Amino acid sequence: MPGDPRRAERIANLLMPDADKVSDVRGIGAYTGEYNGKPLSVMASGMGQPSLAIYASELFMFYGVKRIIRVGTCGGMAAKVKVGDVVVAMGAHTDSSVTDVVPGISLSHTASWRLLSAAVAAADGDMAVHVGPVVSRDKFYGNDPAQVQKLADMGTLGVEMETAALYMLAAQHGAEALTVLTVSDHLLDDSQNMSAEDRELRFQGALTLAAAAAHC
Ligand SMILES: O=P(O)(O)O[C@H]1O[C@H](CO)[C@@H](O)[C@H]1O
Ligand SMILES: O=c1cc[nH]c(=O)[nH]1
Repeated sequence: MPGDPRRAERIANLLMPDADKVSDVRGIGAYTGEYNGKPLSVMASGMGQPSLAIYASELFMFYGVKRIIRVGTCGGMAAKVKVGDVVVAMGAHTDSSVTDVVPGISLSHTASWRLLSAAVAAADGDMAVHVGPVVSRDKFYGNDPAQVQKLADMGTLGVEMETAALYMLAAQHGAEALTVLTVSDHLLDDSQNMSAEDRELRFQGALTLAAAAAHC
């Protein structure tokens, strides 16, 4: 489940050239087929936690989905994270109220250990893979630089816009979830930022890890 519908189409074509397109509502193509002899579906979430929450909730509640793996992009935050690296989100901080489902408690939004360990095990030595927390924001623009620095100082690897809601929903529905991200730009150093085309095309490393986790 990438954010971008065009990335979803590319992923489906790569993993399941014979997949059926089973929905195209709102331009979110959904592809269902088999990968390595087992059922797999690929569809986008759109951008942001409210959008992802609609699709993920319906997949868990009405379609019997047990696992969702997000294959997304993020902005790098930690200095050690470089553009083009892969980030596996062990947990997700958030500024969103979408995930406030237990009154009075700030929940920890965490990945499925089974999926996370299978993804990390699939990384080959040539791949720069970082495992740790990300932050899922409701706003793309207008990050406070002091807050960005504090989050980076606390080991936050990257910023994106969906994972906390995905992990919360998986917990709510007794399902499993994981996010694997390609670093498309860096908040503390914008000199290597990817072009819009590269954001759409450079996901092979993240996809390799996600595909290994899909049927672990
Ligand atoms: O590339 P995707 O998966 O869409 O992820 C990131 O890109 C979008 C913002 O440009 C947000 O959805 C953010 O989470
Ligand atoms: O949400 C996102 C995704 C990529 N890069 C960012 O800076 N933010």
